[in-house]
Amino acid sequence: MSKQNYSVVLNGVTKSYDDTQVLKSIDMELEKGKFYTLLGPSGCGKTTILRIIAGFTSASSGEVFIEGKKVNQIPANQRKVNTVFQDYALFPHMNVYDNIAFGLSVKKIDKQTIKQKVTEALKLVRLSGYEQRDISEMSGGQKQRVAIARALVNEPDVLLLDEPLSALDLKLRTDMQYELRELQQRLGITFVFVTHDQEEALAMSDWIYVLKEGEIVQSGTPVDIYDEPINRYVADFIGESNIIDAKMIEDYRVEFVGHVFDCEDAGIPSGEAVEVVIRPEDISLTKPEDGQLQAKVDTILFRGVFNEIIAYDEDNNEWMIHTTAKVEEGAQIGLKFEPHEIHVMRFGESEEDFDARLEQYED
Ligand SMILES: Nc1ncnc2c1ncn2[C@@H]1O[C@H](COP(=O)(O)OP(=O)(O)OP(=O)(O)O)[C@@H](O)[C@H]1O
Repeated sequence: MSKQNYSVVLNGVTKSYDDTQVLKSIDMELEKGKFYTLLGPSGCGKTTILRIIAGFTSASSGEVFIEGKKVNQIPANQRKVNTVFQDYALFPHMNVYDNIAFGLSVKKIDKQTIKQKVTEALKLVRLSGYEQRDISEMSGGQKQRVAIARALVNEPDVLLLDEPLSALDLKLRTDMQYELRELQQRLGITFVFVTHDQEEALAMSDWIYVLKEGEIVQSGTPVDIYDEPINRYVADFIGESNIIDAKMIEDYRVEFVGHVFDCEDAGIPSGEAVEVVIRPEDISLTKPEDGQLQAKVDTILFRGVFNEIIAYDEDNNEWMIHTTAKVEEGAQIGLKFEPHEIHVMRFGESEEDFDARLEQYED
């Protein structure tokens, strides 16, 4: 695809503050109308990437394209990009209408057009009728929606959202996840969403970039990243996992805890030390004698739809298991794994090599 067909392209973008490099050659190609998430722990550079796209700060090197046009030299107010901030950044002394109208009034757009656009934006975020309310009289979720309306009123090509849900309580956050996703699909504009919350990223995104210390570690659909994490960092960050040291025995066979297991074909030579990832929900419990591994239940946590069991195998490895089966603390159990649930990872593999290996494996 040529750059024209992308909403945002970053080409080898770096950023340094004094001697510290906070972004190391970031490449991204964001298609129009999709929901992208930048996911990673605090300080990994997510916000810096948003600020570079918005034009609030410039890249130290590399190119930034928006809607096919190079924008490195274009100021923030001339980019068709708007940002929704974590703290909403609303004007507390203005009512809802004036907050949303502010940007348009500055641009000296006529009052009638402003009214029409504000009305439309309020309708989009389901706040029609709230025009005259003071910001101080709005709840957290409502303020969030005002902030989104204020961004949408400018009809941006790209909406950047910097941890917009983190100030909300859990229930409201889940509701807003649905709302945002639905809004994005209805509007068909490109969303770039920043979060350190992996559940949020999995639930909302078409495509996720996992970042670590200023670099993209892995990118892919939520399912790809959940099912095929490239390394321990991604596996740990996305969902709960059991990660066990292992050794490739031959194609389709891997050894861990002193036993040999059938596994997916990983395209990794025999004898190589690897790690296997097994998700807690992919382990079946059996009687000890029927299991491929034996373990002893240590603790059980009731999690609503399932029980979370922590058990220790014969080598004292800890296993987390999500199950609806009933077991007792202290009980001996068997663990069973389907070959395709045993995901093999190589140490220190680059994303390119990982992709090539998977491609070969999928053929
Ligand atoms: N103006 C600045 N001057 C110096 N260092 C900065 C500046 N802005 C950001 N940094 C540093 O750049 C790194 C990346 O920051 P950034 O805010 O992009 O991370 P983040 O992933 O968004 O984290 P958070 O979720 O905590 O906001 C951090 O180490 C931060 O301290």
